[in-house]
Amino acid sequence: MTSKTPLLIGTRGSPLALAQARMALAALAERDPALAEPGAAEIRVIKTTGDSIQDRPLTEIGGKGLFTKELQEALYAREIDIAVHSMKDVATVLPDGLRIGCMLPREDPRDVLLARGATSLAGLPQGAVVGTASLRRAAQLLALRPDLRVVTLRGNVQRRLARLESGEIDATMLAMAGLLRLQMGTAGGTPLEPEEMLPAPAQGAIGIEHRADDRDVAERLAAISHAPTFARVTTERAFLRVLDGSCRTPIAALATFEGERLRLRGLVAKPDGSRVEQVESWGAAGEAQELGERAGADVRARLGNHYPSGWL
Ligand SMILES: NCc1[nH]cc(CCC(=O)O)c1CC(=O)O
Repeated sequence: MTSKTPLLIGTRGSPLALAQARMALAALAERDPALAEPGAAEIRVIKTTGDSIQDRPLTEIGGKGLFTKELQEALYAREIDIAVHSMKDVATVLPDGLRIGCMLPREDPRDVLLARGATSLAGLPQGAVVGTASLRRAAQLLALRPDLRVVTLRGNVQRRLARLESGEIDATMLAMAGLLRLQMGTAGGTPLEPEEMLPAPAQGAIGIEHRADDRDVAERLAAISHAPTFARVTTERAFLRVLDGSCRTPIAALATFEGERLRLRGLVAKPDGSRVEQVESWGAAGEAQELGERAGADVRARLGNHYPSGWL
């Protein structure tokens, strides 16, 4: 399967995004070694809105797909053939004509706690300042430790670590997957178990998006897609889709395989951590989407008519 024109791979320009784009290319080239030849594939960096605005919380900038919109436009415009995404950043409803053709094997989905002098949430000093821009992390943190002070902290891994180093914040949390892919190990931090800090839906998963009518690319992607990851992420995203009133709602979800069965743990919280609704639900591998939808509907019913508008 050789192609005369290069396969154009779109990605954001952050070190993590570039590492993920290279992983995607490596996976494709493992199946079709011709892609490793010079000129057979090209990684193109596309700047997204989320990359341009670094000084404000994403919830304030508003809108979904801040890290994906420009990549999707480049797909439509045929400037790229595939777009490599952190699935965590991909809106639950895809634009017409685009689809996720593959997911790479998932990395560790947990969050890592990085703190000066503490290795657990319980071990953080009274009133410690925690930097995060994630409503999900902040809400779960405050539910456990209402004494902590959460301040908004965005930016790439290096920037966040520098704030910790300088003493501006006492702790922060990052996705373990990002650290591992940047070859940083756990960066001196401690992974948090899902019981304590449930990850974001799709955390640790890389997805590849393409034009639905591009048969050659669809075939390449289907051949390398990791089915267990696809099922888990499909479950988590279905849960999110049913529940997501806006991106201002803290929502977490993690699906895992326990033998042949899919287990979904999910939660919705108030941003200040004063209420946390949890759900656990099981299903067959073949009904990933139904499992997520069922669990989402279950939580929605419990939250009642006030969700999401009267919830915040
Ligand atoms: N919110 C941005 C983002 N999107 C994906 C990752 C990490 C990689 C992943 O979850 O696959 C991160 C950084 C972080 O949350 O620490």
